[in-house]
Amino acid sequence: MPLVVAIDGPSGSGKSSTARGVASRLGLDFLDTGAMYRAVTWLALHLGVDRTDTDAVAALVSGATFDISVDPRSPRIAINGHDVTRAIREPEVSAAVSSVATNLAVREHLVAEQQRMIRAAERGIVAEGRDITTVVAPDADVRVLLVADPAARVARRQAELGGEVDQAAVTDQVIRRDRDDSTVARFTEAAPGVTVIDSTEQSLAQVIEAICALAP
Ligand SMILES: Nc1ncnc2c1ncn2[C@@H]1O[C@H](COP(=O)(O)OP(=O)(O)O)[C@@H](O)[C@H]1O
Ligand SMILES: Nc1ccn([C@H]2C[C@H](O)[C@@H](COP(=O)(O)OP(=O)(O)O)O2)c(=O)n1
Repeated sequence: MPLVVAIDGPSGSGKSSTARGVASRLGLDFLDTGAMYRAVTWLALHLGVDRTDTDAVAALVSGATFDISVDPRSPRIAINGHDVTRAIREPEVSAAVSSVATNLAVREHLVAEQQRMIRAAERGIVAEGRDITTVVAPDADVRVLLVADPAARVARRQAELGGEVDQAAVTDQVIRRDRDDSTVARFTEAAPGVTVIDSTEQSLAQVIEAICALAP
């Protein structure tokens, strides 16, 4: 059976960079499930669909087609033919994504899509998000909850976005979003059998090493 590595954690804990590193090192595919929630949010904004209208957003996602590159060296995502790899990182999408991620019909649809992609990964896969260790792939060979202190997570996101971004906006993106997201996915404490790794005082290379060491 191909190896499946599941990584969950709050915003800025290092999931995407760590998961990409682990996938590259072990020769596995890489799936950023947050990018899928972001892509649906982008589409709703693009089409002017009210994100709080749960039925309208659910209809949008059930008719959507994704085209996702699972190569950890060049992850890309397109929805309905639009390449949104860059656009989904814009602040408008970050600010709105929780309203889409807390839509239970959207979650059901995307979880099924993610499970299909994991099953199709012949060389194995590293999948990261908020509910991978618990809902999407609870039987994964390696299950990790990646955490870091809130101050470190805000500082990392701020550094990533560049000097001139507003501290309050970044704090909202990280802390408020985690609070909203944690109403639908349990990623603040580890489920039984999940290894907790705290990246606050560890370099990216150290965290990648620690996760690779858990692989059978
Ligand atoms: N262990 C680490 N130490 C320092 N910075 C890190 C570490 N892991 C990730 N980063 C940096 O923190 C930022 C957020 O990481 P990212 O992987 O996007 O987190 P997440 O996917 O959990 O939101 C990125 O700029 C990344 O390079
Ligand atoms: N499996 C997942 C992945 C992401 N989400 C939600 C949580 C976030 O608000 C958005 C975007 O996730 P993403 O991992 O890109 O967010 P970060 O900015 O890296 O924290 O989607 C989720 O509910 N379930």
